[in-house]
Amino acid sequence: MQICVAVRVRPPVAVSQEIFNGNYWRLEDNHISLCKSDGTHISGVSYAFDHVFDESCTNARVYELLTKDIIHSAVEGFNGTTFAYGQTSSGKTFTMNGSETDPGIIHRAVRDIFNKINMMYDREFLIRVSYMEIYNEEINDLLAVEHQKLQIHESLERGIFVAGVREEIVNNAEQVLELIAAGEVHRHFGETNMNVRSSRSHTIFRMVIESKGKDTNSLADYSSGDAVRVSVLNLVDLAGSERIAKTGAGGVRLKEGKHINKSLVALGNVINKLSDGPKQRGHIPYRDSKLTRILQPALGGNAKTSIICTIAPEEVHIEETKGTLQFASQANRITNCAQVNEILTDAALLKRQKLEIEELRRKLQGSRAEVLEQEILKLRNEMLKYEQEREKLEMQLEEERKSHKECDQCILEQQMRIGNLSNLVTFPEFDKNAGQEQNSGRQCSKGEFNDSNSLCQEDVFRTPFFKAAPNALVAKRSNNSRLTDYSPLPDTLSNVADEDTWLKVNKGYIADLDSIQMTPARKVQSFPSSDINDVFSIDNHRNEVENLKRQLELITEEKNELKQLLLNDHLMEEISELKKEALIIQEIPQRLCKSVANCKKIYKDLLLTLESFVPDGKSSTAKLLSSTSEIGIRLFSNLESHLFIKKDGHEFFPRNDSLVQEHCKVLSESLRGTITSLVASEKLAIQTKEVKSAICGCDGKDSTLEGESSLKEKLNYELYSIKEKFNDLEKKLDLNNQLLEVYREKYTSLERDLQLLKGERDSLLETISESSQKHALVTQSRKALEEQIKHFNVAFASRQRSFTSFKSELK
Ligand SMILES: Nc1ncnc2c1ncn2[C@@H]1O[C@H](COP(=O)(O)OP(=O)(O)OP(=O)(O)O)[C@@H](O)[C@H]1O
Repeated sequence: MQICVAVRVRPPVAVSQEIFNGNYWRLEDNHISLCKSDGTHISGVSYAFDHVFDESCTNARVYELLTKDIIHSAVEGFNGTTFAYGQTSSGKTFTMNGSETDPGIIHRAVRDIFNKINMMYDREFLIRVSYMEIYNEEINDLLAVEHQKLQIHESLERGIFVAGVREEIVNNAEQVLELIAAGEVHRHFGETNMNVRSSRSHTIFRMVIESKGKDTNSLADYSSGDAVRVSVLNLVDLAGSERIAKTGAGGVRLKEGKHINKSLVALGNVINKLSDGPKQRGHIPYRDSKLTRILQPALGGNAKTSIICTIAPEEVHIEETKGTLQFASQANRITNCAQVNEILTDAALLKRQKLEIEELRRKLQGSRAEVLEQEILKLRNEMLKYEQEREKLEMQLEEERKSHKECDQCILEQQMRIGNLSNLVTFPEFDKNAGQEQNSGRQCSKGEFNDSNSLCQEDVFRTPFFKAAPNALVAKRSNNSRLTDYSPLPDTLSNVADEDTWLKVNKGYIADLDSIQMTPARKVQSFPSSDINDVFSIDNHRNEVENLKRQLELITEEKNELKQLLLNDHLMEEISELKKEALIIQEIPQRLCKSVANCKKIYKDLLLTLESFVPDGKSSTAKLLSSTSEIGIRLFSNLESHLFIKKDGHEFFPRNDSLVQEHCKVLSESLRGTITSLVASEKLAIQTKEVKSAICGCDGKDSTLEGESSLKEKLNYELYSIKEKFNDLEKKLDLNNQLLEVYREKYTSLERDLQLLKGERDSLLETISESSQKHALVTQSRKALEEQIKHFNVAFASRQRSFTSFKSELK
């Protein structure tokens, strides 16, 4: 069918009344021709159109004759386009928009559409409107000013469309007219010499009309093939072509005028090409301008189109009117191929909306599919994050476990050292058990240990005053056995027969995390679970992860502190110093023993010498020697018993020094008694000698008496040297007592250090125990968390399945 073209002559405007010299254009029926001033026709300038409207014609009539059919067709599913074309100030806007007393085509079309729709009881409609302008070859949305410079796209389903333009769904004419009024505010107008309110842009008011039969209201009906009619109605008010000389445009107006003319030339070219007929058409330059691109369906395509060519009656505009009429004449020859647009796909908004409404209804009925889908997506993201966090946590745990093992190893070594030290300085305990140990031969029984490398070989420090506890290793092993306090031994190993072997293999400690490591943490198991709350407890998981992380950080800090503490060289230095002191102390009694042995030897030599001078064992001198010898032997025996030396000479056993002093007193008394008796016997001998000399009258130069005198001198000398030796021994005893005092002080100091070390060790053990407990808690939490993850995964999988089945149901 051909494009419907009408010519409308506007009344002469007031400005031009003065220059209006009568009618040059004669209108007869649907013909318009140019006449001379005398009324004669000018040949060649006569045109015939579908309608020719004179200046008295109203918009109502124009609409009725030119546009109404197109509007009605649009309601029935045909695309329709009506546009006004003409020079500036010829009445295009007046025709399209009208006035208050005579509404224009758009206004009438809108009302007519809704009237028509309201009369079509068998169909339901969905109408959406948009309003845009092409200003300086840019498309702007008049209903949404922020939408500027929109682009034209084309698709199979929607055809040619402006992307991003706002489309308002409307229910009545008033709503549409309000939107148009709002859009008019943003439209570009400008004053020129030709028109005080000249349109500076092409405006396109578009209505998309979708309809379907009212009985097809179910989803099943759509799928059975009932179509939705979708038609597009364009009501276009073009900007007017203008001669710059006439409009006097400059600056912005000049630029606008150029764009307007350029696009109108492109429109003319398209019309010109299309007027050649289908066979001669060739390439149609629709893409030369945005105007022709948007109007493409209306020009030679699937649309019913009508063109109103407005002309100005004034003589001065004859040339422009001629051009308009030529344009109209060409357009009049264009044939379109209009057909009802029936759409079976989801492209129809009405159909989409119907589906959406159905979906919403279903959602409202409780399926909440979209909500669930969003939740699933959200959960999936959360799960991903959680997985990453868990991986990080696992790495931290692995590091923590390593450091824990190192720390335990270190603690074990320190414990061994502390144990050795404790055994070294447990003097009082040993003193109580000394007799028992002596009775048992001071040897370790085979049952207690049989390791040749053990510490029980009593030669670790070689200190006579200290004896390493024979059950040192047993005690150590016992300590290791008690490691359960801070080192969680597996239950299965608590009954291990060969604990040494186990200790060697496991270095004294097996963390429970070893077993955790074997756990397939990421394996999703198909536990039957329908607790949907688990799915939504991701926040709890995160909180737990955070808690675990915090706990791990705390444990890591504690471990670091422990490591620093345990690896502190201070302890080692203390032990080293104690060893040195022990060695020094070790040398003192050795020297003492040597001195006593030397003294004893000298004493014996002396006695032998004296005895050689006294052959007669019954004499008083012999008795004196015997007594002195007895005293000396007892003295050395006491000293030796005080300084007990083992057979191998490596260990000393101190006795109570008060007892020694007592013995010394007794010996001193005994020695004094002997000396007193010797002195008394000497006096007696002198008196006897004096009595004899008085009786015999001798001068005392008897050879026998001389011999006794020299013997006495010798004895006196020997006695004096014994006294000297005795004094030396007493001095050495004092020295020994002083050394013992010094040693006692040192022992007290060592005991203090030991107590400190013990306290330190206890605190370390407590810390380790706490750390182990925390470790166990972390492990437990981690296991619980893994369980929750499993449940979560199961629930998630279940939800996914239900969602998949829901989607398939939807399809
Ligand atoms: N048929 C008509 N009856 C009465 N007045 C009219 C008619 N046509 C146009 N006019 C008046 O003529 C003047 C110019 O008309 P209009 O603005 O519609 O021209 P236009 O073609 O849209 O111009 P432009 O291209 O510059 O926008 C207006 O004042 C308008 O009211």
